[in-house]
Amino acid sequence: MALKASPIWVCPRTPCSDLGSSDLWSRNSGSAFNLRFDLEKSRKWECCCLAVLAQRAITPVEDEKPDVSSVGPSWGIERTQGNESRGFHKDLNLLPKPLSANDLSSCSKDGSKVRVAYQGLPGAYSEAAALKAYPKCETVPCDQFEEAFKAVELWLVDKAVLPIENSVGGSIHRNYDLLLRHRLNIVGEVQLQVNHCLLGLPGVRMEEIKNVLSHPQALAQCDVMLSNLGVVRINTDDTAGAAQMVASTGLRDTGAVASARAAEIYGLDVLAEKIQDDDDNITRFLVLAREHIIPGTDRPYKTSIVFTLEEGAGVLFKALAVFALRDINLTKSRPQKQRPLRVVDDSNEGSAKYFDYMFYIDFQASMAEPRAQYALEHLQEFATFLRVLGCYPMDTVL
Ligand SMILES: O=C(O)C(=O)C[C@]1(C(=O)O)C=C[C@@H](O)C=C1
Repeated sequence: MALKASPIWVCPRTPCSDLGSSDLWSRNSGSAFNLRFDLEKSRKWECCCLAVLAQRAITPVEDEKPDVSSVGPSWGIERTQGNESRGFHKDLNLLPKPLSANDLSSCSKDGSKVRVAYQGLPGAYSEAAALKAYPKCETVPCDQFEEAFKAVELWLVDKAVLPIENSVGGSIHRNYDLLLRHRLNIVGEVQLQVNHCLLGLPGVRMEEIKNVLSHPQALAQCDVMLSNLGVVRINTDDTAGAAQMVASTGLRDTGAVASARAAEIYGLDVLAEKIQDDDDNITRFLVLAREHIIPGTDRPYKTSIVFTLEEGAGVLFKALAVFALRDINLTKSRPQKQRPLRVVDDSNEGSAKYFDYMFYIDFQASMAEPRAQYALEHLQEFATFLRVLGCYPMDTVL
């Protein structure tokens, strides 16, 4: 004998993956009810469909058509006579699919559903970094770094991947500033081997090149080669943008420093490869997201923080000692003179703060480790400002 569920209100919307019970939705095709719905499970899955309010779990095995005569305000469920269900009078598949918890945390392991913003055009190194982090992601080009931050904040994309430092050129100051101005979390890092090429229009010879366009970091990374060529350097927003400009202007005396992939995309010739001064030209990118990740200890983690100190002799020594005492390796530390800088503080509102020096530190430990927690507690005793920018798995594969 089947238990009767009454009243049962069901979500008016199309199949909700969170429910885990496609049976619940079988009525969409007009077939019989088969409600094997487990209220406990629905709580666990935290379904976003508010409408699922089954008062009892039922298992009508033999009787596949529970009594729906008392179904409440109907969202497409027709009141029926007796046990007869005539199904929906509307095709509920046409209704928009509700966002589920899965959609919000957005992703399968390979990143197939993730939208990732980066600064530049297709073929930029930042795009390659995004694809390294999420091989099947949808990459979303942005004009400037700040647009990539905003795209995440406005939920237009799930993540942003932005360069933060290069082994030759050093820190990318703009992104350090933006990290403070915005409230995104660092959830990952990507180390990318950057091999620059000199690109030109098809058929052009290297000797014909008089001007070279590229991102200032890329031009700086190829200083020796460009000095030897004696060319005029012209800054662009990104390397792929430089390649696109060469292609679209059609200037035979103008080249671009960019990737081999950019050459392919914009139909240019590679005039010279690996033109960077240092063979080991590595750029480190940060992956930013609205939510932070739960730190683990299953693999090497890094934590990035920023803090300020009172003026005074020995205070920086004291600050660094909180890590040294606990045998925590610093992978990067960077003082930056800032005055003034608008910082988003813990109240989550932008407020003007006037700091002399901001100290950025990356240390090799997870916030899940007591030694990291104690170190920060210790630092907090005398830091005038402290923010954890993120704790994330280290990228150990080049
Ligand atoms: O212009 C690009 O292709 C970028 O991705 C930017 C950028 C940078 O900002 O450092 C990234 C990697 C290279 O170091 C050169 C340029």
